[in-house]
Amino acid sequence: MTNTSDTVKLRIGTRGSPLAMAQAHEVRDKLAKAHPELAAEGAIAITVITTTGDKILDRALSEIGGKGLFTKEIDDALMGGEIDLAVHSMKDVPTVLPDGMILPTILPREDVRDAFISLKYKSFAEMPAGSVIGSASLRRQAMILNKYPDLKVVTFRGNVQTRLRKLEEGQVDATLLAMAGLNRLGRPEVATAPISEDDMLPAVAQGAIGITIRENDTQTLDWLSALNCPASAICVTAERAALRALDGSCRTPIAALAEYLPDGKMRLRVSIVRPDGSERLDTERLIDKPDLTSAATAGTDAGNELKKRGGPDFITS
Ligand SMILES: NCc1[nH]cc(CCC(=O)O)c1CC(=O)O
Repeated sequence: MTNTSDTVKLRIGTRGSPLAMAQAHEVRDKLAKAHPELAAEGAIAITVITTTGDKILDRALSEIGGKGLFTKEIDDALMGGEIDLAVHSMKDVPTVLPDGMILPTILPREDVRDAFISLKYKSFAEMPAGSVIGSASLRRQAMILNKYPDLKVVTFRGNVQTRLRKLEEGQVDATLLAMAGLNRLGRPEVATAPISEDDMLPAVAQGAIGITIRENDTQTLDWLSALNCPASAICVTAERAALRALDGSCRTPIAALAEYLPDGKMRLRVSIVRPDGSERLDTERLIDKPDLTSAATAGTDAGNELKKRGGPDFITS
């Protein structure tokens, strides 16, 4: 047996889901490739941490409530020194980080779109009135009801395998998952078709992976510097600033997407939808010279605009 305390130089914390593990392995491999001192067998350890979101599988996340359902226990392990960095789907990371924690790294972003998955239909447009779509995401539920008021949505959680089984059993006629997750799991064929972001605006930071560390950990910060994707970080910053301004409770469906245009400018789109789909508010910002500062300013501004237009009733309903 190897004496791990001698050989381990860096400890990565992650959730144990297949997607989370794939993301942690991606980070481990990139670090090993960038730094010879981390390339030796066993130099990077991966610690699996179970979060509240992993334990509660029978309810919609919005019903459990609270922020950081997929991050709290990992944050505690990081700040307690049990791990040195944590790999997260940025979609699950609250906009305000715990004291003493920083987010220095965003990996190159994957496909931002949602995937439509059905054994019977090719798209929402083909589905007859009354067809049932399973999703645990309030944003997806609200967006579907907003565009297709004749469809039905039911709460539906589970990993890819569980969802496919439920589709086969006919419990629902279709479900949705992030394309990014399917791609990272090596299962893009599970998607019947990606849904254009014009038809369904993605969740804030969908498809982005972020890495958190302790703010005083200069060694890990140094190792990570090679992994950050500045363009992805700027997009995620704009979207998260909008989310933070909206102060979204889990019950307010919010969607946002920042993307580079061919001319180098950035377009940020933000939407809020009533959970029953009855009303949707959209706004947009064009950022001439996108950087972390201009992205944050534009996101905050867009979020504040929607907050004002929606009023307290919209934001908490
Ligand atoms: N809350 C679960 C979650 N967090 C991140 C992803 C997908 C991967 C990503 O957006 O990076 C998923 C599953 C899904 O929405 O299908």
